Amino acid sequence: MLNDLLGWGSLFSFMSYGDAWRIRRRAFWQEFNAYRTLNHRPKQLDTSRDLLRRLLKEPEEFLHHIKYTLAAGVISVVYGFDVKPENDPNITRAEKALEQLNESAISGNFLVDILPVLRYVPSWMPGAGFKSYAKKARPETLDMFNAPYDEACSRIQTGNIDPSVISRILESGNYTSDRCADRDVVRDVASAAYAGGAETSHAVLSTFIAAMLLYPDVQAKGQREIDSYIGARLPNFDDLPHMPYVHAIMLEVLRWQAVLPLSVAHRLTMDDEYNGYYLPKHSTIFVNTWAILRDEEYYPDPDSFNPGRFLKDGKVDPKHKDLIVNFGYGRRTCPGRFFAMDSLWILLTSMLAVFDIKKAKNADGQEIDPNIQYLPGYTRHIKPFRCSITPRSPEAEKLIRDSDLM
Ligand code: HEM
Repeated sequence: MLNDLLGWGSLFSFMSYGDAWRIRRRAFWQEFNAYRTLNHRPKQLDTSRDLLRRLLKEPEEFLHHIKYTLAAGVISVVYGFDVKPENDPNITRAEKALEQLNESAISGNFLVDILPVLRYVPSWMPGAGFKSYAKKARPETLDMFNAPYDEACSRIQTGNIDPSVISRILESGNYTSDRCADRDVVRDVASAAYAGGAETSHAVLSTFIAAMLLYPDVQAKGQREIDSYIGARLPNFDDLPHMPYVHAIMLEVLRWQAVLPLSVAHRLTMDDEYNGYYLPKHSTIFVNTWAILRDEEYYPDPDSFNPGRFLKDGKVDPKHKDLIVNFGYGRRTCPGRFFAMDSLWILLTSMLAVFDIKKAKNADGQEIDPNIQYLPGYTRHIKPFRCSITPRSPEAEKLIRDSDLM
């Protein structure tokens, strides 16, 4: 359903292992490996400052601003242009397409995933409702891939664009925009970065807000570390190695509510055996990341939010540094993980530095106890909830206001 009928087949995350996947993965990795990811930090820093200003202005819309700013940030890195401050069509259409992806990625939601032969039945037949769903959804998916790419290409022609992932790939000379097959590679790399990056990171950051709300002591400890190391300025990437507790907060957010609890399904390319179970070729395998990250042997009292579990002798325990299972397995491991960790770190550290996250109050001034729940779906998204986000001091407010002068 996902690949063939909804049009997600050109996203290399969903491609079978083979040449088409390899070419795209290699081109992607050239832009997002640990070293090249450093190039993206200035834009990630801009995104973090943009989010602070938005939260200052409309704190009650925090979920929207997190989502919008992250999407805008990825577009700027990948395609090289700035979106409109609100209601940008690139973001609106991507949100819609990603919502549909989340619905249809749950195995069993559509009968055609279980009985592929159904794709040949006429659309009027009972059970063929997936066809009208696909008819509507497919153009939206394809638009999400094509429209920002086409816009970036026409801006490249006029020079009205920043250097970006796609401009660098095109300049590398390995792919040229006038060769159709190459055009597809560059477009697919860009859309994989957008689909992978915007969707997952905002889910993690929303969970961060919920965790700070539920665990005020953790929030205060993180803020003390920031205050003592950074003092009266906004964080930047040079600070990253110097604040182990804040780093551990990020790792605990990733562990506590795994954003892809069943990772991304893999298909066996040959017969296999696991713990005495025979697994035939072509079986679909889901890895239970959720359970791995709640294994009491490694994470005692796994339901509680405890960043301290990642520290050893006052430093981040190297064995946990990138919490790799969150990012998948084997040769398909998430190639955007370095970018993702940088992005999450600068965003959550900046928020902690200047804002207090507290319980919201009702009309009578009484605090509302947070009711944190998650929506069903393949990616774990939080249900909208209320909280109060206020500057920690007049100085903090000034830092935020002045941040667009830098
Ligand atoms: C916290 C954020 C993120 C999490 C938890 C995450 C997690 C994952 C997981 C579990 C997979 C599947 C791996 C597998 O099949 O074993 C994956 C694949 C992928 N991710 Fe991420 N990801 C995140 C952020 C990002 C970002 C920011 C990007 C882009 C810049 C990205 C791009 C991709 C791509 C392109 C794939 C497909 C790889 C392939 O099939 O070869 N991800 N990610």
